[in-house]
Amino acid sequence: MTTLLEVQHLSKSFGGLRVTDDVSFTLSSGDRVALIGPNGAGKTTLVNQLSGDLAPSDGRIVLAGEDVTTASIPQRVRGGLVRTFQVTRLFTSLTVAENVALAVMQRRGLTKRMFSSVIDKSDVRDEWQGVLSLLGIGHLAATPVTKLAYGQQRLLDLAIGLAMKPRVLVLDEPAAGVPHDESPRILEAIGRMSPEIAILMIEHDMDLVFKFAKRVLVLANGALIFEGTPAEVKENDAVRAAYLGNYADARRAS
Ligand SMILES: Nc1ncnc2c1ncn2[C@@H]1O[C@H](COP(=O)(O)OP(=O)(O)OP(=O)(O)O)[C@@H](O)[C@H]1O
Repeated sequence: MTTLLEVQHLSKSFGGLRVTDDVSFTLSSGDRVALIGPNGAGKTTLVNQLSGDLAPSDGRIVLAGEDVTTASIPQRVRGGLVRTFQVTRLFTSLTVAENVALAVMQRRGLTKRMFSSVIDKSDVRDEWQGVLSLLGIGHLAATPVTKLAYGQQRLLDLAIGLAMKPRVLVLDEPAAGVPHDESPRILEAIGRMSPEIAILMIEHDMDLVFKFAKRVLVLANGALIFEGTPAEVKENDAVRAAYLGNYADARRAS
């Protein structure tokens, strides 16, 4: 397996508050890794550093052997490091196909001014059609974003991420806001993605996490306190104390 992402001693402080603290891990092609931790643990702050939305205070981020710690967001995307957001950032005045076509064009360095002339260009169309049908939402291509159910919007977020041709895809709570009985659709869509892609998923829905992940990273107070298989994570006392106690109690009560 090829190592795609190396996160080395990554730290971020806001004033005196250390929000990520000496975090190190690696992702290889084909990885399906979940990052969990209580509210305020620093998960989003960590992802923002990976994507380039936030500069680390310390540490290094290496993407396919290249140090991208200070690289811009577009440089990282071009290198194959792509993230989705906890809250959707869709163009609401456009259709599903147009949103994905824009991502294709952005990746290819085409400007929005050329949008109307290239959306139907066969190679651009092949790409957005391919991504939509892979995720099972090809029938929604002509639907305006405003007419989508929230779960469908989250599937469109995934489609936009895939249109960037990621080698490493970071999913920030892909099922946030989706009714619990619809979250299997999100998982199914993720399951259809190329096995070559390394996926890091932040998620609070533990059913989803344990179905998705082969490996789980646990963050508490900014530091990685445990890394292991879902079974190991469920059994670990420190993890239960920091986070999973509530989950286990809720499951027992239901
Ligand atoms: N720009 C900022 N300035 C100061 N403090 C911040 C900033 N961004 C985040 N924090 C603080 O960092 C801590 C971690 O926040 P973060 O959003 O990364 O946690 P999280 O694990 O993603 O939480 P959640 O699960 O609720 O999304 C919180 O205490 C938050 O208030």
